[in-house]
Amino acid sequence: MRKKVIAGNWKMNKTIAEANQFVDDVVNSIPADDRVEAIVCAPFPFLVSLVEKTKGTNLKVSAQNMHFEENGAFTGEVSPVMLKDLGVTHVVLGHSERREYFAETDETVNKKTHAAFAHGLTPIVCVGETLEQREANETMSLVETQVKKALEGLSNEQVTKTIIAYEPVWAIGTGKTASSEDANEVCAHIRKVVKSVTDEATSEAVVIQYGGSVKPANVDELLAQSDIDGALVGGASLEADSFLQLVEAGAK
Ligand SMILES: O=C(CO)COP(=O)(O)O
Repeated sequence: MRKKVIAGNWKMNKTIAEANQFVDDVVNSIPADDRVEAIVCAPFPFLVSLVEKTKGTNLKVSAQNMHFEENGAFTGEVSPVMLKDLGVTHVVLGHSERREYFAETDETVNKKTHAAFAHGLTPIVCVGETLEQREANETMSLVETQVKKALEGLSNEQVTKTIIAYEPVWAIGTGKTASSEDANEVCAHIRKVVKSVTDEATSEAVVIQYGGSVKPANVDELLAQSDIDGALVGGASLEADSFLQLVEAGAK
């Protein structure tokens, strides 16, 4: 059985006081349970504080992006060395918002994925189609390209540790969720793509999340699907109660 990974992607939200309060509210309620892993993906300025607050607990802390270089003249960027040094465990890479607004490409996602492993960070690699691409029947070929490029050059062991998040762009922040069957179909396809570039054992082990308007009301149905191993959640991860309900759903 693959574990379920519930990651709350706060995006560009909260103040430090609100971020700290959120962690205080949830941290003692995250179960020590092999079936579920809980992560908050927080803005850079909160990471130091959240890592400190979550030490010795079951809540992990992720960044939402990073540069692929270790250091250098990249004004405004944050490196994998800095994240690792802070005690951050995960990093979201290739989120559709970064692809759309910040010129993230499959090539930079691949470089960042390698950089994450080089520095002991677990990448959460996001893939997914736009509405136009879905309507043009390009979903499967698009996610196939995104997954293959993101994983290019990784060892099977590294691929096993990678978390892949399938997030259809049209379902993000819109209240529209892919039906659980449609989401599962794409996640199953992603698993086949992983198998085609690695082997059966690797593809069976890799965690594939769904993201896009996941909330307590629809999470059970999504997580009941054969190939959906968790959720990357935006809006519904901002409130402590709702985040805890999602984590509890992962431990069912
Ligand atoms: O982009 C997402 C998570 O990374 C999904 O956001 P919403 O859950 O707000 O739709």
